[in-house]
Amino acid sequence: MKIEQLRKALRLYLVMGSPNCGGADPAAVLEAAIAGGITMFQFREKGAGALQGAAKLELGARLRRLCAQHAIPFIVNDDEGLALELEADGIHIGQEDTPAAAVRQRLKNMIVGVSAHDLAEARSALAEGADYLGVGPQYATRTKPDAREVQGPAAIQRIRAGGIRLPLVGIGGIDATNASHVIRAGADGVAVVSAIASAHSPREAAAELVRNIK
Ligand SMILES: Cc1ncc(COP(=O)(O)OP(=O)(O)O)c(N)n1
Ligand SMILES: Cc1nc(C(=O)O)sc1CCOP(=O)(O)O
Ligand SMILES: [Mg+2]
Repeated sequence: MKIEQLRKALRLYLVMGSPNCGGADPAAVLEAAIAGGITMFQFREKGAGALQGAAKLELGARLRRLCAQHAIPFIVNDDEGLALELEADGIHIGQEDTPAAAVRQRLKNMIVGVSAHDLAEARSALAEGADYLGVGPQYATRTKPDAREVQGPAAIQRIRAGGIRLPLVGIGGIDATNASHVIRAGADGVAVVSAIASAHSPREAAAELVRNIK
């Protein structure tokens, strides 16, 4: 995928697994979110009650098919083996995961997203071959108990001021009330979990986010 295409795909990035859906069918949540306007999806099956083994693979395959039907890039969180098995478009890795350079080397044709919390980590990710950055947490989040301390949109401004032009999304505590601040700080898009996956209407929640980041 070309860099300008990736910037557009990152505009409204849904990150989600079954523990984030409040008992609803994750495929129904994803389908509604696609109808509402999400532009990229990450399968992140993590946290209390997360599926394992064959059940995880089966859910991943259902979500992967849905994304393919709607031309939505499908990214897998953390797990290279799963990304290959599901023929994902890409993988997202963090600072505590397999080093980005090794993943880049092995998954030459996939999109590689890397979490960065500051300019130094953004520079390293760029040097290691990242295609995009996820910068967070922008705001307080209950979705990721091991998230770092809140960095705020200022972290994005510092990364842009440091000359990093890689496609970049903000993540963590983002919803329709604050998404525009993240974009104004220099992000190409926002990545959200609960603002869509836990919403009463994931379709309307996604559509409202789209309106707020225009
Ligand atoms: C788009 C995006 N940005 C950041 C993250 C966080 O990745 P990581 O720090 O590896 O934490 P986990 O998601 O693995 O718990 C992400 N997943 N997506
Ligand atoms: C998956 C993830 N990564 C983060 C980071 O800071 O890197 S915060 C986070 C959870 C985001 O969930 P919500 O949109 O519900 O706040
Ligand atoms: Mg990770």
